[in-house]
Amino acid sequence: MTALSVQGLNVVLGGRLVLQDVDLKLEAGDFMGLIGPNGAGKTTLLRSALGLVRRSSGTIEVAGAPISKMRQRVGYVPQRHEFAWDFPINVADAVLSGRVRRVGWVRRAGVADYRAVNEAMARVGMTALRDRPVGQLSGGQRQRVLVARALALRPSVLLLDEPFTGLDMPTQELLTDLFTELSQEGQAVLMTTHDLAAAMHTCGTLCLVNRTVIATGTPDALRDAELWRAAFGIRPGSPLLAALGVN
Ligand SMILES: Nc1ncnc2c1ncn2[C@@H]1O[C@H](COP(=O)(O)OP(=O)(O)OP(=O)(O)O)[C@@H](O)[C@H]1O
Repeated sequence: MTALSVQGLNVVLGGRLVLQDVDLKLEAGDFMGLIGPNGAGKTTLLRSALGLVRRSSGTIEVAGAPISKMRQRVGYVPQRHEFAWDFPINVADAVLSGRVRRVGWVRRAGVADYRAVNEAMARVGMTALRDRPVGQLSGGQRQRVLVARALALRPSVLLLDEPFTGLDMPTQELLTDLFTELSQEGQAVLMTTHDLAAAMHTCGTLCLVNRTVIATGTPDALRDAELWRAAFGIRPGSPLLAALGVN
């Protein structure tokens, strides 16, 4: 099943064309890395898939229906600094806050909501810390809370915005394993990252973007240096290309 379909997306921000004719498709179980330089439009693309960005043109569908009707089916893990960690709530309540788009601000959370929250916390290994104020968590624990918060929605597609930034190797490995497992269970995962080597290693597909999609394919299919130069504007013979094993 197609979890996310973006077609002919154009986005103008501050008078500039930030995304141009973007096409992207994620099937259930895909783990796609969204790769591109700073300012390429990766976050804008994720926010568009959340229905938060005004489109100049193009369509976005989640599980076969327009995004306007499917916002509650998109799980979003923002960059860690975007969450208000000084807000006086504990882990369980932070995860529950991810259900707001389903629960609404008016209705009280019910049994299904608490079940989803408990499952999501267990999934990321945070059950034992459920009563801990979020302000007291380490960076890795915070990242796991954000993932649980997105999973609590039981999303059709999980969007991850640079989830590894500032995390140590064991935590990166733990999260990579979690994202891989989720995709193997059928969860569609779209992740932006600047860790190109890790993306080459772990993602089933990569999408190279720089305002528009330069190329999409398996890491093996993207070993043409020209594609990476087009995406990143780097010089021929750059050590980055060698490090990535592209030629
Ligand atoms: N609200 C806004 N108003 C005007 N311009 C914006 C706005 N948000 C983003 N932009 C611009 O859109 C472009 C794409 O930004 P975006 O954050 O999507 O890039 P990115 O690929 O996620 O970058 P990074 O890797 O640095 O996070 C940038 O040039 C940015 O300055």
